[in-house]
Amino acid sequence: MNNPLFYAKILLFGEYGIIEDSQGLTLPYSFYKGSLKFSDLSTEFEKKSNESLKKYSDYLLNLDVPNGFEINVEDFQKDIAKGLFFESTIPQGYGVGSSGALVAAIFEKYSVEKFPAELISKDQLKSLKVVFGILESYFHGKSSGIDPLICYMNLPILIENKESVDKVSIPAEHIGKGAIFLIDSGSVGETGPMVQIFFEKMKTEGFRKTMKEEFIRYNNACIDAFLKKEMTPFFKNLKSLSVWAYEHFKPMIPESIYKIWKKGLDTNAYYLKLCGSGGGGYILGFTKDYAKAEKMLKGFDKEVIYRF
Ligand SMILES: Nc1ncnc2c1ncn2[C@@H]1O[C@H](COP(=O)(O)OP(=O)(O)O)[C@@H](O)[C@H]1O
Ligand SMILES: C[C@@](O)(CCOP(=O)(O)O)CC(=O)O
Repeated sequence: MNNPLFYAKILLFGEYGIIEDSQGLTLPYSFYKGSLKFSDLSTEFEKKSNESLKKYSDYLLNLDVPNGFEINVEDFQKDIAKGLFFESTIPQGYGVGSSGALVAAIFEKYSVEKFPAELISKDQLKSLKVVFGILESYFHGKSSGIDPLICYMNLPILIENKESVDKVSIPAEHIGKGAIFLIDSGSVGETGPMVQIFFEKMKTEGFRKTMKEEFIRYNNACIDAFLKKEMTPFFKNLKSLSVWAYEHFKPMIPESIYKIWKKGLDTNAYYLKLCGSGGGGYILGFTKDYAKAEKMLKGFDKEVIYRF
């Protein structure tokens, strides 16, 4: 039996801001994917994945989920005993949603009631986000639920505020000189501790003020300009966002990336920002001239995710 594929995701804008009610924009990233499968668990990966599903299923057994969104944990555990695992190329701890894809896959297969993605209303999206938040919190503490949601829907999602999300269409790709790309920082990051650092910073009034008045303003302006394809205000706000993060999100920027982050700001050849919670994993880059940025970033592993 073939199970559906679930893709990685990229939170293009909104990291940390969405905790504080900013907008966010997230896209499926089909380069990496995962699917639930059965095997004889002969490889290390399969064995480890199966064991991790077993632990997760024990957590689900005692979990209260809102009415109408129950999961058939008994069937899930029977399948785990028969060799179920999550075959996935999505790197773990890289900010591209490996646990989100897993949660979406499990919900799709084992939810008692079925919710075909193409029939989901805006109200149902809201409820599903809450359910997915509860299901995913096992993996890294409090979760907004947005990762499993985007993965489940397999569509770009605009986070309008804390409560409200909607499907959104992003401008069609066009093979020009510009690009959005990922840079591999070379190390794994962990969402939990990074979010903790953020909340520590939020205890300071000065940080709260600049977060609200500057970060969120640049973040929302980037989303707005990107969706309207207005590249001049887009890059202006991206630069402000990148400068702001260089000053205020230092602990979230992997050390291997500091120098090139600053180089982008000094030369205006490209701008970097966090991709999810940071601390490791991928960093996002934006440039009007990828050929030039690529040369300046020699030695770093990069993947282009969108051309314009
Ligand atoms: N293929 C897989 N099989 C089983 N569990 C997985 C798999 N991929 C991810 N996970 C679970 O998701 C966790 C990683 O999630 P998380 O720390 O939120 O990072 P990410 O940013 O990649 O989502 C892993 O520790 C593991 O428990
Ligand atoms: C940092 C945060 O705002 C974005 C999620 O980060 P990540 O994609 O799980 O690394 C946390 C959250 O809102 O759940």
